[in-house]
Amino acid sequence: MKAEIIDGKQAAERLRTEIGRQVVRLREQHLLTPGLAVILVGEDPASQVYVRNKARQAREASMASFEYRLPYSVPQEKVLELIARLNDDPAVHGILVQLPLPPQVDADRVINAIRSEKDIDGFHPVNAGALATGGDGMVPCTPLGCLMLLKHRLGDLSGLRAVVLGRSNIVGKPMAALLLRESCTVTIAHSKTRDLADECRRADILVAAVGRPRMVPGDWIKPGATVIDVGINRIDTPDGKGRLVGDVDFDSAAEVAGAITPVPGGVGPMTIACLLLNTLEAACRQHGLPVPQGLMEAAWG
Ligand SMILES: NC(=O)C1=CN([C@@H]2O[C@H](COP(=O)(O)OP(=O)(O)OC[C@H]3O[C@@H](n4cnc5c(N)ncnc54)[C@H](OP(=O)(O)O)[C@@H]3O)[C@@H](O)[C@H]2O)C=CC1
Ligand SMILES: Nc1nc(=O)c2c([nH]1)NC[C@@H]1CN(c3ccc(C(=O)N[C@@H](CCC(=O)O)C(=O)O)cc3)C=[N+]21
Ligand SMILES: [Mg+2]
Repeated sequence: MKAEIIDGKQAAERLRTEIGRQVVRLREQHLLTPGLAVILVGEDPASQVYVRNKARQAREASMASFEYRLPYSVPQEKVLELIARLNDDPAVHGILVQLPLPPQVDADRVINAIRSEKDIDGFHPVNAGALATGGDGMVPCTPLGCLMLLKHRLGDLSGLRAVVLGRSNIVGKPMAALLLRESCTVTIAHSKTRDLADECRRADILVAAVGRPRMVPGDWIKPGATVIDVGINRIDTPDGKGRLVGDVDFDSAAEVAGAITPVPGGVGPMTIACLLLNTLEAACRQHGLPVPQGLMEAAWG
């Protein structure tokens, strides 16, 4: 195997330690405890695991964590009422509604209802617009985590060719916007893209966010490229336990790439660390305090 493995689990642990330090400082100097509220609708087992992890890691970083579990059949109005209450709650600085939502609840309505200052997912149109137009709003956690891993590995990204596979509002589009802000030459590929393999082969940076297990083989990758695998796909195994794989075929890709993120242990843990970072940032902004800078550099030089 040729590629360096980008250890997102370790990077995320170090980042969370730095965040925890800043949270303690805020409490000691300003009597402020950043608070994260997570809303989970329904009982999807994977979502329950994520929500539990988010709450635990928030507490480990000395933040306050509030969890709300609503039944799968909850009417949309009840979700909107809860968000209105959290919007006005001074102990809550960040609100996350776990996606996907059941069919009777319109995700766009819900996202629009969150005060943009408390939208730590960065999904609200005000924040998406700020990212697209060069303003400073909340940046979606998964793309932000990917960018941190890229900068950790590559330093300056200016002039590099980046291909983003996937164009969702939560991963692909904000990822492309962030890479453009770093002065990459950005291509967004999707299910209608022609000659997808050739597009990928031009990429110095390849970010895969399609949700198709092991779709990207090693021979789509430029030798030495940096590969960020966002995909989280559960597949069956003969022992019946199942396992997680990414959107990239790790074994063949690692023979060609210069560096690659594993699944699990790559982008996923960085997503949660960035969620905590956004909550810290939101708390500071809501109290007119300066946002701590350089946490990523402090975390891993
Ligand atoms: N690690 C983490 O923290 C996170 C991981 N994820 C994972 O990332 C993956 C993507 O998530 P998300 O963006 O929400 O997914 P979506 O389903 O919303 O979007 C998938 C995108 O991939 C494109 N696509 C699908 N099939 C193909 C194909 N055969 N060839 C080319 N493009 C294709 C779609 O194209 P089109 O638009 O044309 O339909 C779409 O733009 C999932 O595995 C998800 O679980 C998501 C969030 C966080
Ligand atoms: N409003 C909203 N915001 C989100 O950020 C959001 C969401 N909804 N819905 C679902 C997706 C998915 N997502 C993940 C976060 C962490 C891991 C993660 O920590 N993964 C571990 C493995 C976890 C396991 O073993 O299952 C890893 O990759 O190492 C994965 C996926 C956030 N999402
Ligand atoms: Mg989606």
